Amino acid sequence: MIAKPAFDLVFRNAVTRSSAAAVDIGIAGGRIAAIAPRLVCEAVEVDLNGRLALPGFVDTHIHLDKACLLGRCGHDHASLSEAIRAVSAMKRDFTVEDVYARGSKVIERAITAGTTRMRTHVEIDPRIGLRGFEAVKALKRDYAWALDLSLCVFPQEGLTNDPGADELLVAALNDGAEAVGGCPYVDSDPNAHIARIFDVAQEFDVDVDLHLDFDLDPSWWHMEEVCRQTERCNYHGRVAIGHATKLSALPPERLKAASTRLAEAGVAVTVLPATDLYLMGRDATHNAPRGLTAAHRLVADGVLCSVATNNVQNPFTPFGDASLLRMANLYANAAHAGIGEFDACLDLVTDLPARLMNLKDYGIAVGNPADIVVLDTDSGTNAIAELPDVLMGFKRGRKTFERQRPTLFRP
Ligand SMILES: O=c1cc[nH]c(=O)[nH]1
Repeated sequence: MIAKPAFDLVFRNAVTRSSAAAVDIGIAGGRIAAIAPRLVCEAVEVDLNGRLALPGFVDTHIHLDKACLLGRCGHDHASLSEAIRAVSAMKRDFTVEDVYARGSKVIERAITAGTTRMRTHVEIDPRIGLRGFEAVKALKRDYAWALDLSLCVFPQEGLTNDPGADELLVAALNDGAEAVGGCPYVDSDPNAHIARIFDVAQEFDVDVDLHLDFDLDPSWWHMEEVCRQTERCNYHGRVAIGHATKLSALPPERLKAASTRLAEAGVAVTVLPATDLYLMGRDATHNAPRGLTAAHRLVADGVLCSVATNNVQNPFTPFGDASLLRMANLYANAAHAGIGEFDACLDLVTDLPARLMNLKDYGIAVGNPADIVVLDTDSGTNAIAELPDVLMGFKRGRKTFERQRPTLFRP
């Protein structure tokens, strides 16, 4: 007698993005153990009935430490510098408990919206000290059952111009931060800021993820310096720049040259639609530029890109529900993506951000952790078009949430 394979759980009739027809997915020990058209096995069964299974959304750029601040500051900030100033004033009063409470609210929204991996940027400077970092470290520990949280520390208010920021950054990296970021455009010496971030990254062997080129004037930028430092440090594939809205202001031939440069240096771009659309082009009285870099077109030119959440309900962005599916839909809409490009827009919140974060075990494939979320639709294209409900999620084979389909009460 041939023994039936034993799984802890089997998903029946799952549509995945790589299978032409529905498949069964067998889970054992928290990992994907088998994928086949029909698994004959003994296991708890979840029948997806032809619904789309994804390995979860990957958010490469969110700010948990300064989320959900609107009740505290009203909202009359109309520029990037006003937003930075407003948070700067508030963060002196942030406590570990306060950052934890606001961050957990956003993480729980993200989990139930299908996010399974996330990189949060955390401000480190003499005003907040390491309190924000302590809080997100606790969030990482307490939500590990549902989401892998990675911490990228950065000096939001400058490095060379902010005495004490460097030492605190190094302290956070000594205490487990997994990536280092920066914000050269606020520094009195942007190139020194960039060089120091790369030196620190090399010293701690961590990836770099910068806030960069966040305006619509393409007559100057820091992108070339970042590419140069990436090459100097041999950091191809380990560097990302967030916003890069200047790219949206380039005519096609200059954009092509910029994408060739980014691709050859191995520098990735993260587009943050909610904030980019909200903060850019505000001084225009009509025909306002949207300031949104067309990530899916850069991908077609060989640049690794992601679309991410950035800020949630704070002076940088007064909206937000931490749903990356909604963000990809917003992106597709604002970037004039055609229906034939919707799948590429879904890539921007799934496979591509996983590559940007150098995650080696992401995807619905045998051997990977059983991170699976189920969407109430049947294809990647329809996921972007319909904004379906995310019905349930699993982390390492354990169910983390479930959403009931709405019931209509007909008369
Ligand atoms: O959009 C932005 C820019 C800088 N810092 C942020 O937190 N958000």
